[in-house]
Amino acid sequence: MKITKFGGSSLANAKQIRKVFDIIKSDSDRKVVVVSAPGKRFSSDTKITDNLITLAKQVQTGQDIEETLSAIKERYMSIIKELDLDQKIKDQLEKNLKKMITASYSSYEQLLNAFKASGEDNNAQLVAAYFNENGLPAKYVSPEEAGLYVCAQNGHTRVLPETYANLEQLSQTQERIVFPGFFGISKDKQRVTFSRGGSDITGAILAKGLKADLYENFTDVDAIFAANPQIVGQPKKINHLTYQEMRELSYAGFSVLHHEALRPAIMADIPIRVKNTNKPELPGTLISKTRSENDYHITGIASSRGFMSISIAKYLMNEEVGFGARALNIMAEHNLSVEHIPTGIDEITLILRSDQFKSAADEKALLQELQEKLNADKVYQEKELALLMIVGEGMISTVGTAAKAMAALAQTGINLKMIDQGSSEISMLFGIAAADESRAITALYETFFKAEVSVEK
Ligand SMILES: Nc1ncnc2c1ncn2[C@@H]1O[C@H](COP(=O)(O)OP(=O)(O)O)[C@@H](O)[C@H]1O
Ligand SMILES: N[C@@H](CC(=O)OP(=O)(O)O)C(=O)O
Repeated sequence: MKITKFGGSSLANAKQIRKVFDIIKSDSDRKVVVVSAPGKRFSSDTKITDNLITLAKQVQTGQDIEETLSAIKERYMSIIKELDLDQKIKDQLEKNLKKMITASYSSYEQLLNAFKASGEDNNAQLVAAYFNENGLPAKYVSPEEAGLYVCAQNGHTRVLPETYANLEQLSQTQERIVFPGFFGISKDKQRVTFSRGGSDITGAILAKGLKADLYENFTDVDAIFAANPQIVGQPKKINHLTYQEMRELSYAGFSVLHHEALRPAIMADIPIRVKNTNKPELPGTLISKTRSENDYHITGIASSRGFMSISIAKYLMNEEVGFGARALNIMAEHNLSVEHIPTGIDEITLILRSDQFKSAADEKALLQELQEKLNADKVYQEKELALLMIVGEGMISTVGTAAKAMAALAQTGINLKMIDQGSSEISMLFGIAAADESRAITALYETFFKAEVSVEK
């Protein structure tokens, strides 16, 4: 049995939904379909999820909602019209939207979650109606009905363990199941969304709960590429990569698959195949526990912006017992998550996401506190950083990857602000100025993929 997830680009209009229908109909193993909300139809278009976020803000601040609400309704209604669906689904979605707007919410967070979740929830009902009207028996199943429980902790939504046993019951369903991605329900029966792109996580949770043989993730690219295709023109396709390689690459910027979607798949050892809805005949990319060797010792090069560093310098820091722990304690007291910690003998650097700070005043207060409480010689920050990550299981057995990467970056005139190699040795991380991101990715791609093997696989 397969769990098959379609991203927003695969469900953006009636034409795409017809393709989804054909893909599901062509394989009786495709029992569970996870859907995102309608995404962009063209590059300057707005995703339904973004419209819903705008709508939530307008409701909260008492602004006029007419234009935004009409845009959301219009997206669904034009799809319904083009697919020539029954009046019943039109009435149902209108009723759902009205209920969402008029319901009372105990907090803005609850309202925002309910609004965002409605994007996938309404789409799942629409897709199920289309399947049924075209002779493919389908049942819309909500996270409430299935018992997909989650909890929100420090802004992160996590699945609760009992979910997996609850989901197992779904295997008794005769029809195809159409399940909305992106959200679960809390123990007090409120809808809670995952972070952006989180329908990928729903697909992985269902795959584990239903003990699927394969988790298919349909999107708008032929495969996962060795570098972001928006930065490198026609990058090499990756045929096969390991869970761990994908986990690192998606964390570091390969947005094609959410990095939190890997854990349920790893726990249950369910392979994932990323495929193109527009060319389903192509093999796409397989992600599994192990893979056979390929010609490149690097699998992919990813990058992600939005980081900053805070460096704390103190003479003889290396001899001061508990210095690092005290620095991290202060960060924890400010509820700040630190993602990397490169150190020197007299200096420790904390790398974190910049969007964790609410204001410049909060940042200043933190630096001052670190300086005073740690009795540091100097505390300074650097903003607008990007992290580059080179990933590949082949790095374990290959000498000189760091030297090669650093030479390529130096020749391009890129200043390295930080270097970090994970203990697993399958990834290497470089901190650079965000403005250098594209040039750095291009230079590394040329070095590792163009120079290394002349014949493309
Ligand atoms: N290394 C990569 N390989 C393939 N796609 C990538 C990569 N890095 C970033 N992307 C982007 O991910 C996009 C697909 O992810 P996403 O927009 O979330 O799709 P969906 O709407 O199907 O969920 C692609 O269109 C591509 O621009
Ligand atoms: N619709 C949500 C969840 C999601 O996963 O979407 P997509 O599959 O289009 O990335 C978002 O935009 O974040």
